[in-house]
Amino acid sequence: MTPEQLNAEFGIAEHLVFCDGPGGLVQARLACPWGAAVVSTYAGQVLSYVPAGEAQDLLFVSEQAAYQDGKAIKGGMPVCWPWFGPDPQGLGRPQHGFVRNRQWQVTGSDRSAGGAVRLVLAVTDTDETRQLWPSAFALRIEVTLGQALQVELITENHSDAAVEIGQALHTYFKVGDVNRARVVGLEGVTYIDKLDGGVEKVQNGTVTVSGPLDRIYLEPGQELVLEDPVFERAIRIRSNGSRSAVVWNPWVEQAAAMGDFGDLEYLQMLCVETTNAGPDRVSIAPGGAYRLGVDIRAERT
Ligand SMILES: O=P(O)(O)OC[C@H]1O[C@H](O)[C@H](O)[C@@H](O)[C@@H]1O
Repeated sequence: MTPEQLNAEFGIAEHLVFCDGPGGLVQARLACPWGAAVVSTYAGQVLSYVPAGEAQDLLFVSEQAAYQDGKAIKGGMPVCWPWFGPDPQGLGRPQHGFVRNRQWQVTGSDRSAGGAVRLVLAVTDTDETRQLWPSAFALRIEVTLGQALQVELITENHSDAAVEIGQALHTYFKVGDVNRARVVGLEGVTYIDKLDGGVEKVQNGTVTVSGPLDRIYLEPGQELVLEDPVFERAIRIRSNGSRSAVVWNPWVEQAAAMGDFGDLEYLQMLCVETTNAGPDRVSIAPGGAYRLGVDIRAERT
């Protein structure tokens, strides 16, 4: 649908407006008294969240990001689904599943009496998705902009067998200087170190970044805090439906190797992801549904 058609059907004056974004991909711009957000209808991906009074976006998007059908947009909050990371069956299917690089449909919008604005996007199975993954499904993302940004990813299993999925709200947070940022809430938590052959280690103290990092934390607390002394803020990340969290920074070499990421941009971002990753997988009964969610807010420090 064109932005004009979407505005006629789902737009909310001054609060939800659809427009053409980079690469001609349609974006939704949400605004409420507590902040503003941008959501790409392509990939069902939040690209920006700026709470009122914050000078800096909470989300990082690469200057080199591709906005092109079939490609993933590097930054914001990509949706990894129905698997996280490499193809779990080794069949050569794309990393992080197949919904972060396709168009989603707008299926709903509303504004609550309290003033929060909500946008709903969805993907359902087609002949093409069934080639990649045989199950019938409806996947929905609900983005609610209010006093915080709340994102929920809802999987409905429409097939007549149970399905097992992995997934992530793969959030790229923007930081003033990753060398000075730290993640609080993972102290003493066991993690799988993907950069050290997948061995399990225990987090000693808060998470700081001084080199490449790619870790799946198992059974983390519900709330993590990303402290950023440069931007003088703390980002509170509250997840639900998740029993793992991924922390990732590509650092120098991986940054240089990625075509859609600037060589020095690793200094300005840190991924703290709300996941069902590694051994944290979710089984959904026939006709059942599962919700994975995250709530993000910033505090001045
Ligand atoms: O480059 P992408 O396919 O978007 O993946 C980016 C990163 O996503 C996650 O954080 C994984 O744990 C990393 O292993 C991966 O490098």
